[in-house]
Amino acid sequence: MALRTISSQLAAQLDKELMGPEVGFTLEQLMELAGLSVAQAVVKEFPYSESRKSQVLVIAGPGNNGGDGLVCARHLALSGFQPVVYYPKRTTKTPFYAQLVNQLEFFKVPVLGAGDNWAQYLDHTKTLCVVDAIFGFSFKPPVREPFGSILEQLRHTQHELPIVSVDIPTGWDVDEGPADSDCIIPSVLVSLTVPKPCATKIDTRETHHYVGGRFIPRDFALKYGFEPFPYENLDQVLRLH
Ligand SMILES: NC(=O)C1=CN([C@@H]2O[C@H](COP(=O)(O)OP(=O)(O)OC[C@H]3O[C@@H](n4cnc5c(N)ncnc54)[C@H](OP(=O)(O)O)[C@@H]3O)[C@@H](O)[C@H]2O)[C@H](O)CC1
Ligand SMILES: [K+]
Repeated sequence: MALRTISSQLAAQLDKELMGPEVGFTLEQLMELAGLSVAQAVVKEFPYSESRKSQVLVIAGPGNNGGDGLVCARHLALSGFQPVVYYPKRTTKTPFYAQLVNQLEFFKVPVLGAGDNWAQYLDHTKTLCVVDAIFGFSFKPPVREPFGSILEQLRHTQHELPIVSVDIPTGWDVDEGPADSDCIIPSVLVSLTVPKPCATKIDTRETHHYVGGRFIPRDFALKYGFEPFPYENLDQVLRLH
């Protein structure tokens, strides 16, 4: 069956409606569910075991994709993993992001900033995977620094250190897919609410694809032109392929 997708423009409109006056979700609610979904995908792909490494590097960007990453790190800590967050460009637009960082400190999760030696965690003998929560559906190429250099480093380690991308593989055009051969290739993609067109460009032999962000009813999905996804029980993610 063809993959159900919606464009970046429609995804932004869907988000706006969910958080608009009629539906009334808050960003905080949706982000909590989005971050929980990503954590659940990580747990499904790399089950926690006391006898193996459990360090996860979460790289958080300046927008809501980054916020999903901050939430994901907290849920990973709750699940026994040892997340380390690299958050080089902190958002001061709302106090909410600072609260998410406080919560991570409450869980004793290290949050590194610009100038810290984050690259030491790109060591596959110690780190299980990298969560790419840098940019989501509002990314507009070309990538600006410091994120270009970060992506370059991830490209060098991705064959040994798998990347789990949140919603969009960072650096890919949301509607067109990988802009050039220098783009990162995630081992796992967790599309939120519904995949965006770039998800049709993944090679399913190298990237496992999940959908998560389970927060809309059937009629709302149909209004935006896609069939709802058949999640099981209270699962927050569904593996598509
Ligand atoms: N319904 C849902 O599925 C939900 C999804 N969520 C997540 O939210 C993101 C979309 O979040 P948004 O804040 O709109 O945008 P991004 O996080 O993708 O990126 C915005 C920031 O990125 C900067 N940016 C954009 N392009 C570049 C670039 N080329 N180089 C450097 N920086 C860039 C941008 O900066 P500006 O200066 O351009 O403003 C922003 O700071 C979605 O994908 C999901 O992951 C929500 O959690 C809730 C529900
Ligand atoms: K991402």
